[in-house]
Amino acid sequence: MGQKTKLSRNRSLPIFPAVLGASGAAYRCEDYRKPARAGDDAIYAAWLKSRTVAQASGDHIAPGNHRPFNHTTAQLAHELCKLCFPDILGLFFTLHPWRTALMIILQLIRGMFPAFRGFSHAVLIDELQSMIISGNFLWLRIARFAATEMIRAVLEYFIDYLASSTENIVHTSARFLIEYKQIEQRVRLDIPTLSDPTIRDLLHESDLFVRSFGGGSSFGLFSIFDFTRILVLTSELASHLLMLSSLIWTGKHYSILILSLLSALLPFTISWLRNGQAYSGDFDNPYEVYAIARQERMRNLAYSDAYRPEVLVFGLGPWILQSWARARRAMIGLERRQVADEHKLSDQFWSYTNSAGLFAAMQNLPMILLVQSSSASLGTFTLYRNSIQALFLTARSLVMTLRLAFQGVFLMGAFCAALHIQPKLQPAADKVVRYKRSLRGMKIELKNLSFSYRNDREPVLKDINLTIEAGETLAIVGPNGSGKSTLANVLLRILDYDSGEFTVNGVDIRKYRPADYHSHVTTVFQGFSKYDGSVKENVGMGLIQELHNPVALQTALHLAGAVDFVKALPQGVKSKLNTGGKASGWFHNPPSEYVHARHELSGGEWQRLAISRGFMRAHRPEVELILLDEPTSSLDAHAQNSLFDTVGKISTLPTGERIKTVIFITHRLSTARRADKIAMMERGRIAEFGTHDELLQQDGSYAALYRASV
Ligand SMILES: Nc1ncnc2c1ncn2[C@@H]1O[C@H](COP(=O)(O)OP(=O)(O)OP(=O)(O)O)[C@@H](O)[C@H]1O
Repeated sequence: MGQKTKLSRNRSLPIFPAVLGASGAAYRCEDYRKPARAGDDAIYAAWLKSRTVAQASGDHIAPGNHRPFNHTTAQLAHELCKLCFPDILGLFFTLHPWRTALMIILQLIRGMFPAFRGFSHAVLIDELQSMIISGNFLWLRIARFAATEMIRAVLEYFIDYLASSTENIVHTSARFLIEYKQIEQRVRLDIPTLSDPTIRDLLHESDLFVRSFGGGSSFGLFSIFDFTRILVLTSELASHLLMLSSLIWTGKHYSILILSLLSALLPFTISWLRNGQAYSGDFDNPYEVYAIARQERMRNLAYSDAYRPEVLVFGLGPWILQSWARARRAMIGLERRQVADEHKLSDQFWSYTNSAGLFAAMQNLPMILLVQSSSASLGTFTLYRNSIQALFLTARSLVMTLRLAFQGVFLMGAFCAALHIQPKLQPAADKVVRYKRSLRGMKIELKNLSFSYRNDREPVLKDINLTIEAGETLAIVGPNGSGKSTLANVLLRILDYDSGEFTVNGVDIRKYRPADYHSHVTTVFQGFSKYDGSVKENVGMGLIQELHNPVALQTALHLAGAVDFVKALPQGVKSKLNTGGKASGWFHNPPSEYVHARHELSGGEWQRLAISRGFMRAHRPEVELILLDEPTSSLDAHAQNSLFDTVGKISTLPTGERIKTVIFITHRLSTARRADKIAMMERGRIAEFGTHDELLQQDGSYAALYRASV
């Protein structure tokens, strides 16, 4: 379904024409099916290398931490800029071509304002000086100068306003687009891809990049829009330099200019060098990373309502508090160490703040030389002095911005690389086969199939050999932890397998697009989700295109035996439900009015809603497999029988012909005997396989379990 989703036209957001309008086709969800470009791998490789070079030990730095500035990282940053910048800028240009161009031009013009302002003031001072010396005050001339000044100020204000509003519009739509891309990137990734630790780190840094769009350099991050600040600062620096060189234009005076520049840049250079060498505000050793993670985990345990019952029952409060305090103290220790480092630096003689007076005095030296060797006016001196100071401050801001930008480039690299991650379960475009329907249910064959969650662990599924004929009903039973749910997830194509064969209707499952395959199955998970929303949403999520179809909703509720309790709720299917966990959209706990407006359900009622969700699509002809993982664990015996009767009816034509394959996992062996075949799992293997009677005759584990249960 995700692949077919298109963004609907949204008329209330006129600032996103290219994204949401007719020409926005370029941003449809199916975009990600485009083949990977050659550069995509290079972006990922450069990003990955930047994380390794940052640590001498060869370990990776924690996501979000600063890369040191050295030759290798500079080269990698350069490569990432080359590969990503055209794409990112291209995105903005696609949104607002002329506004983006205007934004860049206006930023360049904006940067020239300070130098022009200084020049204009200098002319005014000279004029006043000559009037004071001559004693001849021409009010008309003064008025003309005042008017010119005012026009300049109004013009500056207007350009400033235009630049800010243009930037604002581009920024708002760019932020929308970037967030849109982030969500698009996330919903298309499957579980095996998301469980790869490197991919998780990549997505973490990609998220930091997206967060940096939230407003300037929030969270201490560099926003892509700070790149426009680099433009302003560069043009400001250039205009000051131009101004200074026009003041001192002979060869002799150039040596004064160079002396001036050196004296202006000296404090900043020393401060930067020392900062660069002595202080890095990162937490990048494993212990620090562990402390941060533990602190967050404990905070989450303390805040989240989802854990509250177990926290209370098991008396976890003191332990959470102690663990959080230990991790927090460790963090405070680290922060203090960093602050101490900063203070040590600021005590240094060469530190900029304490020696500003000395450097200011040094900057006067070239001016004295200038006075001696020219007939400069008072305005010229003022302009010269101000330009030197401004040059120093601008250069300082520019280098600080560039240092931040340097880190921002790696986050941008992560974002670009994340856009092109190929989901692990997605077959290569040239290998894709469309789902082959059997019309009598799904035929599934597993041969020597093995699976482990981690390569370094013992397989959870070992040498599974299983054939389920089209239209058959299979019960999977076995002790806790024997691998039943894992097998279900492999069958549902949520997890991949490591070795062996898995065919569906005679076709290798790896050739089907997961989304295509999923449109032919329905399921009820053992750990089903409770959605923070209404009954209607909780059920309708099973077939989202029928969410607003009351007949489809009522049928699904009826099949799951959920009609009566839903009717009893004050707003029926529109009643909002209390999930018990942290409701989305609230940072800590939602306000009490919000909670009280929601309705509590029992465990069995929630399970019936999960079953209704599965039934939203179960009866549809294209659905060929119904897989139920412990669907009746919270239901009474009567409800359990009625559920399996319903599944039987849905999967059989009135003529008695089977049209759907049914697999269910259960601990209740009285239910299992209803199936055509039973697979008894033990320690990741299918230990016994056959009909109920055959297994009883074998007198093995199943027979023992059955005897114990009756
Ligand atoms: N996401 C996971 N990551 C790592 N290991 C897992 C994961 N899920 C399950 N396991 C491990 O796989 C093994 C099989 O778990 P599984 O949930 O498949 O068993 P089960 O037979 O369904 O158990 P139960 O009857 O309790 O539901 C267990 O040892 C479990 O610890």
